[in-house]
Amino acid sequence: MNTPKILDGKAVAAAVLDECRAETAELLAKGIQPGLAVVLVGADPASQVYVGSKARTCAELGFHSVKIELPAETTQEELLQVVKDLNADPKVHGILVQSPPPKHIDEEAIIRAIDPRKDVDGFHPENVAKLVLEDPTGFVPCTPAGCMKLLEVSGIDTNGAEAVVIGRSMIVGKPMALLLVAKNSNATVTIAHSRSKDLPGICRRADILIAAVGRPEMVKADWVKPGAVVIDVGINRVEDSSKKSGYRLTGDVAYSEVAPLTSAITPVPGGVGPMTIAMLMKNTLQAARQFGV
Ligand SMILES: Nc1nc(=O)c2c([nH]1)NC[C@@H]1CN(c3ccc(C(=O)N[C@@H](CCC(=O)O)C(=O)O)cc3)C=[N+]21
Repeated sequence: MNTPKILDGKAVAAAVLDECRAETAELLAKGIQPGLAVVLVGADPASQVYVGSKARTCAELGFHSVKIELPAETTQEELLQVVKDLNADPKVHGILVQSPPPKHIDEEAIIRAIDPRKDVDGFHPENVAKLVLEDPTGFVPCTPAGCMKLLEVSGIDTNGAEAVVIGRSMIVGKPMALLLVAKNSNATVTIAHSRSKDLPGICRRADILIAAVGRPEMVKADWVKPGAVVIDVGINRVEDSSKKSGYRLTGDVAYSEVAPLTSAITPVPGGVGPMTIAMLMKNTLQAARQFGV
């Protein structure tokens, strides 16, 4: 037992946003106002919270901010047209279509319709390729970028470390693994998932364990090597009648039993979530800068 270092995503995100503010001022002086458009289809309550917080952060930084909220019945063609209009809008440098869209929408086709130069989520195949190639002109998906930033500023050395990523999504797991194995990080990476044989045993090998499965409190104490660093990407709403909202947020890690074993761990909320938004702002600045040249 020891006292783990709590990786304070809220504080690190605030520092990243301070950097963004300075860079925004520089761009404004050159006559460029960074612009971000966020598109939400349907009224999922969690998505509404995230989209609201993205728009608020844009406003704080002095970005041009467009929030497009469309009804759940929006057709594929209508949504494609919205994306095309944003592609053509010179005031918009970044476009984000909130995931997941309603079931009748072909998300892959929507992502491919976004101009890759405006794809600040880093989901377009061109940006996925640039991530694999370690080409810095591409956009790195915000959540894994935020996890890497948190490790970096916390002084956690990934060089030669055993990293295990639980989850293989295109949004978090796969890009996370690519960032950890990249030449500026040099971790040894295992991508595990719900079908992995002996998942607890694989996780116990990890010096750095990244949980990105979306299952509340799945990672238990006996999955974690003493002294490991644990990054909890999960943001799950679970029913809690003692809360006014009727729910509480919990990660993919059983925090109270796991934290005492770790050398460092991210809380939920206040860990990876705020970092995601900060990195989105950074990506939007990158897009604005790359359009300005
Ligand atoms: N195209 C797309 N891009 C995304 O980046 C994207 C997405 N779709 N769909 C949903 C996920 C989720 N996501 C979060 C961002 C911030 C918090 C965040 O700030 N969370 C706070 C708590 C917020 C709360 O109270 O609910 C925290 O963890 O402290 C959470 C989740 C971005 N996502």
